[in-house]
Amino acid sequence: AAITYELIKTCKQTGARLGRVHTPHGSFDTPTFMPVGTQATVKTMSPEEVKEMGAGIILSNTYHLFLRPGHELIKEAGGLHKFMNWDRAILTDSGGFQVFSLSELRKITEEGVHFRSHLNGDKLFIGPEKAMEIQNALGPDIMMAFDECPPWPADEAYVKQSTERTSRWAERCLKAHARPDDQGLFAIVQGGMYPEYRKQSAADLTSMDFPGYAIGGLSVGEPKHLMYEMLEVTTPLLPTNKPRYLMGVGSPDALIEGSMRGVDMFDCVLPTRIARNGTTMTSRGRLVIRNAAFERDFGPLDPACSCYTCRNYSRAYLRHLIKADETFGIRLTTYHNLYFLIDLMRQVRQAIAEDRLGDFKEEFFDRYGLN
Ligand SMILES: CC#C[C@H]1NC(N)=Nc2cc3[nH]c(NC)nc3cc21
Ligand SMILES: [Zn+2]
Repeated sequence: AAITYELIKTCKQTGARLGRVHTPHGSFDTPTFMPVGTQATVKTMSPEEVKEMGAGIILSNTYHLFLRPGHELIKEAGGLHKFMNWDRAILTDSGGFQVFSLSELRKITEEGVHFRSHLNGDKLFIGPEKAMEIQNALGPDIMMAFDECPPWPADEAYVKQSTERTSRWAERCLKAHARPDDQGLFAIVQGGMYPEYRKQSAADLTSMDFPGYAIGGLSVGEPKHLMYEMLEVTTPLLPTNKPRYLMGVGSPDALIEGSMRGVDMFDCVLPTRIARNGTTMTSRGRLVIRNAAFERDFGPLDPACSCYTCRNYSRAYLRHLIKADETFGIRLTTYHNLYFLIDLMRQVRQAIAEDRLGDFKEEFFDRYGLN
């Protein structure tokens, strides 16, 4: 099989797991944070820098690459790994969520979704088979099934209908899966904020035996306690010998809380997105580098961080670059933010190994200002 999961141990203090995921482009330890490279680049970072900070897998997007430059072009280039010069693992999202969050939605049918390109208004269509064709051409190690993404909030009847459709679409994705030995296909559990539909979705999808399962429909604007409640309903229904991937999460607290509830993989645009306006995550909480307080602060961004940015530049210099709109400033804050989350997950794995993730959470929350 293209993707296998090795469960190393379960934390005695929480429901967290220590594991390893093996892919055709190398293995990575879990729980893990996946940097997002939506348009075939982790914004402003070189592949060497993403490797240096310790990322074993990055995420890219079917929707964006289908619209531009096109999946056939990338296939001609030798696939996404070759195109972007990244030789470790890649996971691509299937486009369902991006169609709903980016394009002027036209129509959802049993066949798939008809929509207009958010770039030039072209009338386009993606359904399960098309999403599999695109991901087959891009060549990621992990592909996501094409799901119907209900907005939040959505009424119960709508969630029921779309969850059942997502199960039917998952089956169609399995049938359209051309290269199961080279690419793993993860199903996406839906069900909104309704435990009964979460259970139904998990039952439908685990009966089809996928190499991994994503939990979708969360981090869509709901309160965090609701996200955690849905995790508590869903992860116990997923097989223990397969990876669980919580889509679109997240912030440092959510990464720790999600790990405690048995999630193995996370992705989020937060670290790269907030870096662009100079907002950074540090061991002592968020730090907005534009703040006048840092004008003459010649110390490191985060004294507790050993990343390239924190070892070589001061807060005063970073503040100057961001205020001067210098691209190098965004590169330095991006590097640090990504490193911060990747290193956080390293500490989470260490805590699981020592059966003290609950204690680590309290220590981290105290320092970060979350308690
Ligand atoms: C409804 C639904 C759903 C999920 N389906 C797919 N394919 N991708 C996702 C990406 C996400 N990003 C965030 N938050 C930033 N939530 C997400 C949820 C999904
Ligand atoms: Zn740093």
